Amino acid sequence: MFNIIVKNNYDEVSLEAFKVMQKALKKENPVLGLATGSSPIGLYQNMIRDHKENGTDYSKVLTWNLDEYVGIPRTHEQSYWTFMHENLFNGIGIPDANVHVPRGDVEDEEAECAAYEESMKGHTIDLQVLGIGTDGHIGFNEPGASFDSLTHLMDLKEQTRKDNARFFNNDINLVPKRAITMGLATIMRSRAIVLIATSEHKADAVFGMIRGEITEECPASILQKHPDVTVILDEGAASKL
Ligand SMILES: N[C@@H]1[C@@H](O)[C@H](O)[C@@H](COP(=O)(O)O)O[C@@H]1O
Repeated sequence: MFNIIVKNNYDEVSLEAFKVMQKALKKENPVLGLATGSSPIGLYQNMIRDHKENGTDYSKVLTWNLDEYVGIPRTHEQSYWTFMHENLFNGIGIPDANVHVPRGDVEDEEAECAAYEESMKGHTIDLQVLGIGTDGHIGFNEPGASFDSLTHLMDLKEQTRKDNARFFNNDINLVPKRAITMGLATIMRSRAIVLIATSEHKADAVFGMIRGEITEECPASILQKHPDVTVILDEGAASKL
């Protein structure tokens, strides 16, 4: 079930997402699912400010990230490990032992997928943060990924690699071709989801997710079956609803 909230600009969208996050953080030992991309950066900035100004404690918070590129080391400036440390973890004083990001620099990627899924056993994500790709992907579950998928390897679509080339000197050849991602079934296990999308280039994907047919061709459409999804949009992203 979607709770759709439309705000005027990115700052308001981020603040609204932060309010949802604050509710999740009230739990005793909160478990968060986290996302990369530009969409959640404002939310993360609110969390950092709140930690610094109000002393919100992250020492008991556990996190699992959605995904990671395959073939680049964690130290690479565009790895999602680096992204999360620069945009959130370093600013909230969360111990590294509490955070989980799949490793994309291992020899046996299938074993890494299984180990990542296993690491979540016994934990349920209280709040999963999501963005959405222009092709309707969530995490790195590209169109065609199975609704039953657990953490798995994914070949990235040309469109996604084009979209993400801006982080790789605008050179698509530098964008990794594969990623490890939580599966759609993994994401669906979370208790609640907050999905952030802004600007008109997300409008088609947002329409597909909320009003489109539930189909593996639009991975985000599976969220129509989830009981608790807050979707926070600006006018551009909401323009086709
Ligand atoms: N794997 C990430 C997704 O988790 C993210 O939601 C998407 C949208 O990114 P952005 O928020 O920058 O538009 O991009 C990447 O491909």
